[in-house]
Amino acid sequence: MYNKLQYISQGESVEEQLYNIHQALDNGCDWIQMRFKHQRPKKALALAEAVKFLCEEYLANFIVNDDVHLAEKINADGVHLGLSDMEVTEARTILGKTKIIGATANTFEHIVHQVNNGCDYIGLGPFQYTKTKSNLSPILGFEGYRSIIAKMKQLQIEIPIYAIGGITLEDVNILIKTGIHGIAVSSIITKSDEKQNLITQLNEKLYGSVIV
Ligand SMILES: Cc1ncc(COP(=O)(O)OP(=O)(O)O)c(N)n1
Ligand SMILES: Cc1ncsc1CCOP(=O)(O)O
Ligand SMILES: [Mg+2]
Repeated sequence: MYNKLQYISQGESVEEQLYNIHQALDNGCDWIQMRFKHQRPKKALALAEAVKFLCEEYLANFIVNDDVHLAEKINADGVHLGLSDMEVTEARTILGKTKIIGATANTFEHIVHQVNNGCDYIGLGPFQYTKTKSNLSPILGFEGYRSIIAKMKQLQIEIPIYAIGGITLEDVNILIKTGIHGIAVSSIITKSDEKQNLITQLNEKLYGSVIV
């Protein structure tokens, strides 16, 4: 089963991205999504190669945001694809069965679509407002997760759900109670001055007292 905490990278330059990713790994994150949007292919490749090397050293999962061909080129563990990115079916043809393909959903109907296309997990959000992404879909709040996950249970749709969007440490206990599998976060980790403490607390809340 997938780890419950995914760090989505931030940074304006290759150096800043690498620093943030290294910090996340060093302080206990074992799943990195490299999100470095609107970059020249050479820069994205240079960063992806460096992140791949780091993630191997830390035994962490490494997925690439949006760019299936880049993920294939550097043999990453997978990709995350949104509703306006390549379809999961096409990505699966390119990457094969063994790679992780995560897919975005904002509604129950999106989940059905992405699951039918063969994704491995769903990034369901946004939970609440965040500055990290522009053109946000409608905010779900706790009630949005509760009602969508209840519908999934009714129809016996089983797939790990990751909450995303503006999540803080204080939100995690209630989010977990809605039935999500894990969370994908960017700002709280990137901006924290006490990353080790924060990531330990996030993991404790996500896994209960036993961290595997
Ligand atoms: C885990 C996870 N869930 C959702 C997203 C959002 O993907 P997308 O809608 O394609 O937006 P961008 O991140 O590409 O701006 C995600 N990245 N990760
Ligand atoms: C990529 C993405 N998709 C929906 S919200 C979001 C950003 C999550 O980042 P943060 O944890 O900083 O709100
Ligand atoms: Mg995307």
